[in-house]
Amino acid sequence: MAGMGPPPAVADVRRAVRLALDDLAPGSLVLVACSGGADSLALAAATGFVASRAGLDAGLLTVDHGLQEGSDERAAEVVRLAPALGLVPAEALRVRVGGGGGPEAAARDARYAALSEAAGRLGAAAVLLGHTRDDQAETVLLRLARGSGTRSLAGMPARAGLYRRPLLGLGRRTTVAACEGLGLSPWDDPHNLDPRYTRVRVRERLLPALEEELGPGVAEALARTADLCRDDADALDGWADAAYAEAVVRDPAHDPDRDSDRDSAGDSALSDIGGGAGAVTLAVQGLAELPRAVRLRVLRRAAIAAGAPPGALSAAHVLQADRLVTGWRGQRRVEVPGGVGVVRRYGTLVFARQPASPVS
Ligand SMILES: Nc1ncnc2c1ncn2[C@@H]1O[C@H](COP(=O)(O)OP(=O)(O)OP(=O)(O)O)[C@@H](O)[C@H]1O
Repeated sequence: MAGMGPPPAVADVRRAVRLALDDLAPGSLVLVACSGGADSLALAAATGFVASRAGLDAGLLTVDHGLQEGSDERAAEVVRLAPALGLVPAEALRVRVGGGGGPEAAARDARYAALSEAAGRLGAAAVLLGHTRDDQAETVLLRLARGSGTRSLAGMPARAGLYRRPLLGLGRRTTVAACEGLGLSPWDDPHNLDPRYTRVRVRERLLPALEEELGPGVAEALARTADLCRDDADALDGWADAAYAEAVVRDPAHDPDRDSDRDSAGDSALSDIGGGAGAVTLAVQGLAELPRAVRLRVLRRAAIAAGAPPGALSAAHVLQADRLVTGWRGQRRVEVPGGVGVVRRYGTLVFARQPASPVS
């Protein structure tokens, strides 16, 4: 029986991993973040296989969140399995999960901090995560339901810094089958069935209901939406980068357009509204001509550059700042998070931390 290869699911996972690693120089170290679940276990096995043939070093990291009975023993089991998969070194990372932003977010923050620390310490060129197309679909559905822009609907990227997600094009069914095909028994996290978690309800109830009512292929379609949105978001962000660079006024005091707003306050007010450290000044004229999608991105960027925390800066804040461009009728300072204010003066928008002096 010539050409007897591995089971199709095993081959699919290996192919996906090979593609995700094909730019790494021989001798580079790749680490798999493995919880012991089907997705990351299939990923770990494929990575050990692919790496040895590609001249890469491959290791494994498993995080013990210390949140469930026996989590330390499970982490130790995953570590014990690693050498047989061709993964050396293998480490269990014990983390302390804080309380910020809900239990899921806190566990995730602690996990990524530990993974990044270990990757740095071991000199890894990449850390692989086992997110699949189904995880992507869940993410996109959640974000759609919350009301999101294209960047957010783009879901999880295949690469971000050190992190790579080789399995985004494969369904969970494939990772489960791959484990089966290799005789590996994945660990079933009881949290993955706990309906108190939003993500579990999306996975166990919402997506099956959508498939039931709309027909199969919803997860694939949502993942495709993410890919299309990513292209669009990349294009718009690129345009916004250029527009931002164009709009920034380096030295507001010498801007030739400074007197173009007849309704603005006298010259002396300029020093009161900043131009201090971190302040950002944009010329209004070019902004007004931009498509709204690009202009809102430019305004968002300016607010962040002036010190607004990205996580706290909502679309509503940016829209309010936009009214200073497109609906100008002498408004006062618009407040955005981080104590940053936006004022319109002399044909410019100034984003600054200092409070504006009252305009008479
Ligand atoms: N305990 C763990 N140890 C190591 N890696 C883990 C652990 N938990 C999750 N991961 C990694 O993260 C991937 C996604 O896991 P999961 O979907 O459970 O987490 P998540 O909270 O959705 O992650 P994310 O925050 O990245 O969306 C896994 O495939 C695995 O690569």
